This record gives sequence, structure tokens and C-alpha cells, in this order.
Amino acid sequence: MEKKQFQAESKRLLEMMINSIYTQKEIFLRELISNASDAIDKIYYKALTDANLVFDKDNYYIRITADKQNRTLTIQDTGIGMNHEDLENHLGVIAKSGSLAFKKENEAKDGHNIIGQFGVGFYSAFMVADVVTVVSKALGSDTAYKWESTGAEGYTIEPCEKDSVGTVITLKIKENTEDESYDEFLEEYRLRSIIKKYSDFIRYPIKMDMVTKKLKEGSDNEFEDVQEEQVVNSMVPIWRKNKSELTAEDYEKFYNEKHYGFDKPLKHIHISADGAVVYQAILYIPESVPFDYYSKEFEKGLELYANGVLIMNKCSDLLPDYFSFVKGMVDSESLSLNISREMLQHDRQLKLIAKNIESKIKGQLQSLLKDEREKYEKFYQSFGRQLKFGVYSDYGMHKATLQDLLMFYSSKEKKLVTLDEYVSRMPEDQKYIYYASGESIERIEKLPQTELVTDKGYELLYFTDDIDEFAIKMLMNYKEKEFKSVSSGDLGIEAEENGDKASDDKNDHQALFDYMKDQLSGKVSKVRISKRLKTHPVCLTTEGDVTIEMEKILNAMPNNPNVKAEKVLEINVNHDVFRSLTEAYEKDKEKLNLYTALLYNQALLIEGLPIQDPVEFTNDICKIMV
Ligand SMILES: Nc1ncnc2c1ncn2[C@@H]1O[C@H](COP(=O)(O)OP(=O)(O)OP(=O)(O)O)[C@@H](O)[C@H]1O
Repeated sequence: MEKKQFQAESKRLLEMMINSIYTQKEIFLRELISNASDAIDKIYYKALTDANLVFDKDNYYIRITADKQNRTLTIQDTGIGMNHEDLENHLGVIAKSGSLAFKKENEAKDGHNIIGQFGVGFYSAFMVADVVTVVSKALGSDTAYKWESTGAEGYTIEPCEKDSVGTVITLKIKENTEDESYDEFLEEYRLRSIIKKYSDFIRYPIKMDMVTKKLKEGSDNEFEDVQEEQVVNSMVPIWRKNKSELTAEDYEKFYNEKHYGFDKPLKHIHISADGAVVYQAILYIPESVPFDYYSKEFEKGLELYANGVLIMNKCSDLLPDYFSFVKGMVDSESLSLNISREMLQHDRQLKLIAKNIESKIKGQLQSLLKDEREKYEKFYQSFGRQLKFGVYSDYGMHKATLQDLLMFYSSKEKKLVTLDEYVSRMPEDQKYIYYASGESIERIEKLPQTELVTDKGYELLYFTDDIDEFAIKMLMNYKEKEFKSVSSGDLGIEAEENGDKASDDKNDHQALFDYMKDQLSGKVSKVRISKRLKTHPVCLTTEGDVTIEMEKILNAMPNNPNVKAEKVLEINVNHDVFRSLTEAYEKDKEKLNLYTALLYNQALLIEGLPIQDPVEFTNDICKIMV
């Protein structure tokens, strides 16, 4: 019998594919089952237009048989089969997809679609088999043919016997080597788990003989091994079911089965899109933060199915970083089974799906915020930080999408509020959205810098997260209201009240302040009268873009950029301490030097900044005690 060569380019492709395309050998079974399912689909199509052909669903199935003795694995289907020409054209040439050609001829009629669009799937069998034998009888043909190949060397085709229409593919499973074991592909339980993992939602039954333990007849404690045929796949996936048929428990069960998380989902989103792009998705907003969520190890992504067949565990292109907490799956008929990661990134359909999903997630979060505030707050405690990262990242490109989902703790409400809530209750004379930064709510509440703003009756937002100030800097304003730190140079309040007095005082005490500034030799850029302090003698404020909180965060980073905030030491001229300062200035410069050092260090402590020399500081305190 003549042995035919694979076409030249096919030969190289075959070698490449066997060795590189699939890192997981187990997926050969997914490929062969998908082909079998396609072949049954093709009969189904034909039956739609051919009155002589009746499609009785019960007659169509896929059967997997493992024979350990002979080391063979068989995949049998009752699909459309292949004639001599088909075997030659479809299995002799790689990268020419027979399914694709068929699909073009028979434009999808009722959603029964064909998975394969890319012809390399069948050859994945050579990853686990030395010899692949295909016995097939095509619909409407009297002769059956046997195609056989040992891989790159080529293939033979000869007539053979086969009663029924369909295809039987027999793989002679490779012997184990030192590095690889192939025995697993002959184990029923392993095979079943591979089928469950990738092909659970193939819409025809996948049958397999399974051995189970059963009670012996007439006995109530003796068991025996019984072999019986089982349907391994569940066929109809939950995402193809009607939303009205499903309960909250069903979605929770699916979340647990899929191991999306150990918690309960806070909310699910079930999408059935049939607009510009057709897909189904079930997405979840988890309740609690995965332990590695805010670490480099965390991998975002959704499971991706092409027409019911799993093609990727974590498709990261489906989720923007700021919604990386979302778990779930997407199934689309518009994607091809063998699409590679690189190709996926450029896939137009996938981009459309990703865009669509993003707006659904946003919509869901907005309605959670509006209608189920408590749940939203729970969500926000877990993942609010990620949203703020989202505002900050990519030069603020996503701020418009995310700003209405942000929340901060309010000095007035004593709970989280949205920016919209803040702005909508701002008094008319209030120019800015005020905020104060610090380690904790308790600490911020005691910050001297907040005195004037809170005295004025204005609401303050408390920033306790590292990212808060950075995100707000990127946001710049909300509904045309600028953000203002209570520590910033100009609060927009002081001038109107103390304007004239302030400039008089400035002249009065300038010499004293200049002296103090010199004493602090470069640690502050200015010493000045405070217009924000009421009861405290001293505080630090900043000028320019970098605030003290930002300085702390930036300097804690691994590649320590050593950024410095431009600090200003503010003195409360209405405080008794100020009188001591002016007296010392006139009479005792040494005392003034001591007071200056003390006040500066106090201001650092209030800010939560380290004192350069704590021993000197305590010695200074002792000096004024004796
Ligand atoms: N069990 C089968 N029954 C009928 N035809 C088959 C079967 N298996 C393969 N074929 C034919 O062989 C062709 C090549 O299969 P192969 O798996 O290599 O590519 P594909 O199914 O077209 O695309 P994909 O790579 O996406 O699976 C198929 O298109 C189909 O025409």
C-alpha cells in the first residue's frame, strides 16, 4: 500500500505542534471530542434541509473506551463520517480547517455552531499516541475507509469494514518514558476528569464504561466491581439556561463547584448577549479578598469557553485591572477553539466582549451602591482600594468610569460617603472638597490642621489608604469642585476672615520667623503664622504637589525615590507658647533655639513622622523642666 506524505509545510507544522503548541498533553482528548461533536452537528445541519434525514437525538453520542491490555484509547462518534476524499483532505493537511469550509457553506442556521475553525486539533493526538487509526464511514456512502499514521512519516488510506455511519479513532498510547507517563490516559477516572474539565458542556452524551463498587445481590455488606455505561458530561451548562429557571443557590453552587473562591459571592451577573457579539457569561463579585489579591502573585482573568469547550483558565484580556476581583466565565460561539494567547489579544470579538463585560460590571456595582448600600460597603472595604488604583493608573484614563464608585470616610456622617453625596450637600460658600490624610480615622480626627475646616462646619473626607491622595491628585476635581488637603498652603477660607490682620502680623513677626527658619537649617522652607490653628500651638503644612503623607508612602517604596515634601512650620500666634517665643527672641536666643527645635519635633510627631534624633529631643524636654 502506498504511503502518502503529509504536505511539506504540514510536516513541519506537525512536528512543531506536537512539541510546542500545547503544553498540557491532556487536551488531545478535548480536541478529539470537539471534532466528534462537530461531526454530529454536521448531521444535524443536514437534517434541517434534507427531508429524508431525521435527526433523532438519542442516536447520537460519543463513546470513549480505554483498553489497558492493548494500550489503546478509542473515541467513537455517530457523526457525519469521512469518505476517502475527506480523509485525504482533512487529515492529510494541517492548518486547513474542514470545519471552517463547511461552516461557510452552511451559514449557522439556528445557533448550532461548529467549534473548530482552525485545523490543528486532530494532530494533538500524536502528543500521546504512536499510531493513530481513523476508521470512518461517511453519511450516504457504502464504503468505509481506514486512515492510519504514525506521525510525521505520512499516512495510509485503505478500504475497510464498518457497519454504521460515523468515525472511530483509535490511539495507540505511547509507552512511558523516563520523564513522561502516558498510563494516565488509559485510566477511566483520569479520563473522566479530563472530560469533565474541558468537555462537560458538549451537547451530546459522552459515554464511558465505568467500574463502580456495588452491593452484591443478596448481601448487605459485600461489594463487587460492576462495570456499567455512564454519561460523563452534564451537557447543558448553567449559563445557557434561562435566568428565570435559576435560583441564587444555583449560582452559589456553581461558584463553589468552580472553586472561584472559598467565600460566598456577594453578587452574580448572568449575561446573555446576542447583539454585535454573541456570548454568555456568569460573573461574580466575591465577598472577601483572596489572600494573595494585593500581591504580585495574583492572576486576574475569567474562564474562557469557545462554544461550550474550555479554552483558557484565566483569560486576563477579559477584565480591566480595576475590576480584577471579578470571577467567572465567558462562553462565546464567535471564538475558535485553537486560538493562541497571542492571537486572542488581537481578537476583535474578544475585545468587544471585554468592553461589554466592563460596562456590565460597572452597572452592577452602581446599582449595588444605589439599592444595596450595605452590600456595596462590604464590597468596598474589600476592593475599594483596587478601584482607587484604577483611578490613578494609566495617567487617570479611567477616572470618569470609576469616580462615582469611590467612597471615603466622612467627618460628619462618620461612615463612608460618595463624592456625589459630599458635593451635593456642600454649603454655597464652600469652595473645595476638603480632605485630611493619616494613618487612621482616630489619628486624623486629632490633627490640629483640621480645626479651621471643621470649625467652619465643613465636611471632611478622611484618607487612610496609601493610594488615596495619589488617586485624588489624578482625579483633580469632582463636579468642578477641586480637592483640597487641610494641610495645603491655602485653604480658601482663611483670607476672607483674617485677611488684613494676617498681613500686619506678617510684618510684625517676620524677623522672628526668619530666625527660626535659619535655626531649622533647611528642614522647613518657611515658618509662618497659622490661620488654621485654634487651640494647638504648632503644625506642619506643605506647599507644592507632594504632601507629607505622599512623602511617607514614596519613601517606604523599595526603590526609595527620596522625595521630600516642601514643609512649612505654622505657628499659632494666639497661643501662649507664641508669647514665650517672642520673649525669648528678644532676651534669650539660646532658649529660642531650644523652643524652635522642640516645636519642630512636636509637629513631626503629630504628623506621624520620625524624629531625627529622639535622644536629643528628650534631652531638650528635660532642659525646660529643670
Ligand atoms: N470525528 C470526526 N468526524 C468527522 N470529521 C472529522 C472528525 N475528526 C476530524 N474530522 C475532519 O477533519 C478536519 C480536521 O480536524 P482538525 O481537528 O484537525 O481541525 P478542525 O476540527 O477543522 O479545527 P480545530 O483545529 O479547531 O479542531 C475537521 O475539520 C473535520 O472535517
